[in-house]
Amino acid sequence: MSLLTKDEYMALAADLDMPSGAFIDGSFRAAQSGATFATANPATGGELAQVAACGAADVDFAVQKARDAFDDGRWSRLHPSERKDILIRLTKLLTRNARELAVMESLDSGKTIYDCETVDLPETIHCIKWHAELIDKIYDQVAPASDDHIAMVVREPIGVVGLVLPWNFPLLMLAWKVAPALAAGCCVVVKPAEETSLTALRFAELAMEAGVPRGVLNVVTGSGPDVGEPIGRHMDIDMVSFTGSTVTGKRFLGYAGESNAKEVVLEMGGKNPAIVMEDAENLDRVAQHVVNGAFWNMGENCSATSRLIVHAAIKDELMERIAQHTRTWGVGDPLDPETRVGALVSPAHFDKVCGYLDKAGTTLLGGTAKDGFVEPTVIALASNDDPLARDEIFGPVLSVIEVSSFDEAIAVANDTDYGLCASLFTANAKRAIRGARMLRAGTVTVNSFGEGDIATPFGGFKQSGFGGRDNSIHAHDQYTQLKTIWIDLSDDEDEAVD
Ligand SMILES: NC(=O)C1=CN([C@@H]2O[C@H](COP(=O)(O)OP(=O)(O)OC[C@H]3O[C@@H](n4cnc5c(N)ncnc54)[C@H](O)[C@@H]3O)[C@@H](O)[C@H]2O)C=CC1
Ligand code: BAL
Repeated sequence: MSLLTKDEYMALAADLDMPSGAFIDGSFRAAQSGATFATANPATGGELAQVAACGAADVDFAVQKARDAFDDGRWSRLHPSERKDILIRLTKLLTRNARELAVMESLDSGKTIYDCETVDLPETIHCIKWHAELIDKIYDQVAPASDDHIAMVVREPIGVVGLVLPWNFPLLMLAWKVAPALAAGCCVVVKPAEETSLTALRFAELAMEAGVPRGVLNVVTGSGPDVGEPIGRHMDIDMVSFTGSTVTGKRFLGYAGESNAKEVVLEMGGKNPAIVMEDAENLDRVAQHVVNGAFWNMGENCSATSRLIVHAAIKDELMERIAQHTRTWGVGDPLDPETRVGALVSPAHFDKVCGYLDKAGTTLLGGTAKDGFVEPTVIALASNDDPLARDEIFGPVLSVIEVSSFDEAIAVANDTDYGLCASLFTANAKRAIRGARMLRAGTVTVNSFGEGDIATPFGGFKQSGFGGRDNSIHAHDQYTQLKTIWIDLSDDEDEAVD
């Protein structure tokens, strides 16, 4: 789809119909308390809509509706190909409404319309399609057993699941979780981040239009303590899948332990290194990958390259090229299709990022921050112990650490509490493979930046992840549980049972 002009996007934005109530049991509803909160455009501060400020009573109601839907089998017991057809219909409705959703996403999150149109919407749709296509192609297993028995190992949907979402990719993270959950036959209670509730609500409405039965996909809006915690502690939710900060992710382990020992899958923060060795080829291309990794989505990305670990022998040349490419990343109005760096998601998050800029040592590039916008910034660090090298900043800030050997580079890269992603740039094949094995991260890219794609599992080592993976066929493991069915086939009914 070709992009529109800024004026055309602004006209679309002015005409958007914003959803407001929570979406429970197939319709929009006010919070039971009647409370609402404002969701604002981070680029202007202007209010976009009032959203239902739900609480524990609304979570209870949504869980009860999801449980009813799960138990009567209106979704879980549909023929797999029927579930597939409904989700494929959803992808068609999403495609038809992609432009409206892209504009809504950009307005609510500060993300650039360029990214919303070229990445978030296409990947959201592709993710739903990929998991839908899988539904009627997964087989169960028969285990080795004696001739007198058959031992079946089947996967069953885990039941009612809570999906607690972040604000950095509101629709795409919804898709990463809701697509395999619905594909598996689960019923879901989604809690979008309070900064970015709008597209999840519109998504739920389109899912209903596509034929997802009422009660199967519920969206409960509100704050972490008011909605996230009741989901985490709910006695009738079987599993929670969360993406967000490590601090909040760990809380879900506590909630589960103090309630019904529900299963918990956590996709948390990262402090992702890019190692560039002295033998890396095509430093201009390396620089493009590093700049893209660091500044794409304003650095509000769990897999963002936030530490550049560079060999001293090529540092000056690489930094020159990084500077050239960074200058092409224009900061500005997210609805201008030329903009590559939009607004940070909220004033609170802007203040957090600025706090790190204030503490920064030697700023090599950028450093300007104003009214919610932060210029792509590169900072030289003397040591990997600096808070800028240890904390997840989640802004367009790249720290640079110089090293003088391969082993030192790997040691610095692994010297972090996180372990989500890492990249390694080298022309030496043995080093590439050895390095990929030595790096303690869930995804290692060699001579590129990225997260793999929908077909590869995504999740972290150490404090970046817990309990499972998003994406790929492995995502289904989160939303299903194994059952053994052991059947006696012996025909001698008189034989003693021992
Ligand atoms: N891994 C990732 O993709 C993300 C990482 N972050 C990191 O987290 C930092 C803080 O951002 P936040 O929005 O505050 O992240 P957060 O982790 O607190 O929020 C993520 C989700 O958890 C919910 N939540 C918050 N507090 C909760 C609680 N006490 N109980 C249950 N649910 C709760 C939120 O409402 C939201 O839906 C960012 O600066 C960034 O470093 C934030 C968003 C995404
Ligand atoms: N990059 C997608 C996953 C995340 O940021 O949470």
